[in-house]
Order: sequence, then structure tokens, then C-alpha cells
Amino acid sequence: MIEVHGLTKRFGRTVAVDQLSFQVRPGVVTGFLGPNGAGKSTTMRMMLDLDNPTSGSVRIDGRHYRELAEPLKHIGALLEARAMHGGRTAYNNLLCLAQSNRIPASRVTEVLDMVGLSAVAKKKPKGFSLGMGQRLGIASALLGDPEILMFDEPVNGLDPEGIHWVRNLMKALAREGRTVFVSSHLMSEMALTADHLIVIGQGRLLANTSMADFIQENSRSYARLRSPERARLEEALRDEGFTVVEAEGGLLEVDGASTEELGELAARHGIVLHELSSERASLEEAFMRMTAESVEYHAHAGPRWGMDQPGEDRRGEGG
Ligand SMILES: Nc1ncnc2c1ncn2[C@@H]1O[C@H](COP(=O)(O)OP(=O)(O)OP(=O)(O)O)[C@@H](O)[C@H]1O
Repeated sequence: MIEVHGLTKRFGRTVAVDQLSFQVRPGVVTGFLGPNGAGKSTTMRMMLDLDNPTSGSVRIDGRHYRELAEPLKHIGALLEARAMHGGRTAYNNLLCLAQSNRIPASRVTEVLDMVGLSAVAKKKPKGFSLGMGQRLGIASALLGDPEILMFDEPVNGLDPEGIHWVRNLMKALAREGRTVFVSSHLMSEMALTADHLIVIGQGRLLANTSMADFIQENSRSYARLRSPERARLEEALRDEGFTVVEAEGGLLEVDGASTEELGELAARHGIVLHELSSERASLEEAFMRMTAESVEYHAHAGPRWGMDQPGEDRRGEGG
């Protein structure tokens, strides 16, 4: 379990992390979400004692990181830009880490195999692709077989097969009863991986909720209608007590109504329909709404982040 209490970090006038308090529990994957610059990496660095908090504290199974005699056996981490010694082989990089934590050399071979890097164990990471570097970072996190694992944007640079592998690895680690804390700026990614969500914006806590509750509260379902008799249809819908929203392209949207009742309503009024479908608002949209106020850099088209991978954002699909 990780416990964060009133954690605050200032860099000059910038408040990167602002009075954050939350707990990360074992047995589930906890997603740590926020737009770019929200303070995720800074929070994770403070958890690992790589940055000193301005105030507040972090406890790893009740203790400060500094109090852990062999930290890799308690908490393993992949940070965004993990510093590996480029001139040392992948194997030797891990061996050095292992020796400093009294971890047997056999474990190095084991984790290289787990992440699929056995074939390049004797190669130097300076020649590695971004994806291979991520895998090596994950291997170092797994080295001490720790109960707590922390991953900062672990799927960055990975190909679809790699992304799939990381998702399954995180879920498997949580199933083993470990504490798994993973950051991302993509809701779509978290929807496929995380059971619990901690959302931050400008260093502040915006949500601490189960994934299921987040989906329940934020995925608005609505019906979409298109008709050559739009005005008449709109009037009929309003007369029967529906709330109608005029959408782009001459479409009408009706919240919380089934396509069956709307189809029957149109038939009763003799109105021709060219389209009738049931839709769900994307979780990415809900997430953007939640963090819109706190986005550091707005694109011209409005608050948007995660533009690099708009993708599919419904839980359970595509993964
Ligand atoms: N060493 C530093 N000196 C000054 N400001 C910093 C430093 N590190 C981070 N910041 C600032 O603190 C804020 C939070 O940054 P941080 O990297 O923690 O965010 P993040 O959520 O991890 O973002 P990203 O998804 O872009 O990595 C940003 O405004 C950033 O510019």
C-alpha cells in the first residue's frame, strides 16, 4: 500500500503538486491520470525519494522510502526517462542493480526472459529502440519481485503487441495481490487497464474513484436521430416530454431514451427517419471535461490532450 498525505511540491512559483492525499491499494491496478504537466511524474519521483516534497509525506507499507533497507524488494518502478548506463550491457545494467539490493544474478536472467529481452541481454541499451528501453525499465522494476510496482507512462513507444503485453502484465501483477500504480495521460488506455482511478489536474486531486463508477457517472448514453422532417420530429419529441439537443449535421440527440421508444414515436407521428442509433459519450470526453480547467497548454481547437492516440475509448473494447 502507498499512502500519500498532503503532498506538495513547488518549483519556484510553480506548484507542481498541491496538497495531494490518496492511498494506492493492493490487488488492483490504480491508474494515475492527468493531462501533460499535471504533476504525475513529480508525484512519482517524490514517492521514490528522487525529489523532496515541499511539504507532506509518502509512506510505502507504512515506511518512508529511505527507511527501506533494500528498496527494490519493496517497490519497483519504471520512470519515464529511466537512466540506464548506455555503455553497459542490458544484463550488466540489471546485475548492478541486483547486487546493490542483494538480489541473486539468476533473477536477472529471469526478468530479461519475462520482458522478452533474453536475445539482446548482451547488447548495450544505447542501441535499443524506445520500446526495448521500456521493456528493460520494466525488467528493472520487476527485479526485486516487489509487492509494489509503479509505472510512469509504460506504453509510451511500444507497438500494439507491446501495449497488449504491458496491459496483461499489470493486470497479472495486481491479481497476484500486488499494488500496481500506473500513470497515463490517456483515458482510453486506463479504461482498458485500471480498476481504480486517481485523477489530478494542476497538481490537485480531481477524482479518486473506481473505474466502474467513473464509467457509470460519465458515459452519457443517448439516442441519435436524423430525419428529413427535423422540425416536426423535434416538436413531437418535445411534446412527449423528451429533452432534445440539436447536434451538428442536422442531427438530434435525446438523452436517456431507447431507440425502440423513439422509433415508435416517429411511426405514430408518421415521421420518416433516416437514422436512429444509440450512442455513448466517450470516456475521453468526460475526462477532458473534468480536467479542462487545469490543462496547461490549450490547442486552438479547445482543451485537448492525448491527441496522439484518440483511439477507441470504451472499456472492454479493442483490448
Ligand atoms: N525540475 C523542475 N523544475 C521546474 N519545474 C518543474 C520541474 N519538474 C516539473 N516541473 C513543472 O511541474 C509541473 C508538473 O510536471 P510533471 O512532469 O510532474 O507533470 P506530468 O503530469 O508528469 O506531465 P507529463 O504527462 O507531461 O509528463 C509542470 O508545470 C512542470 O513544468
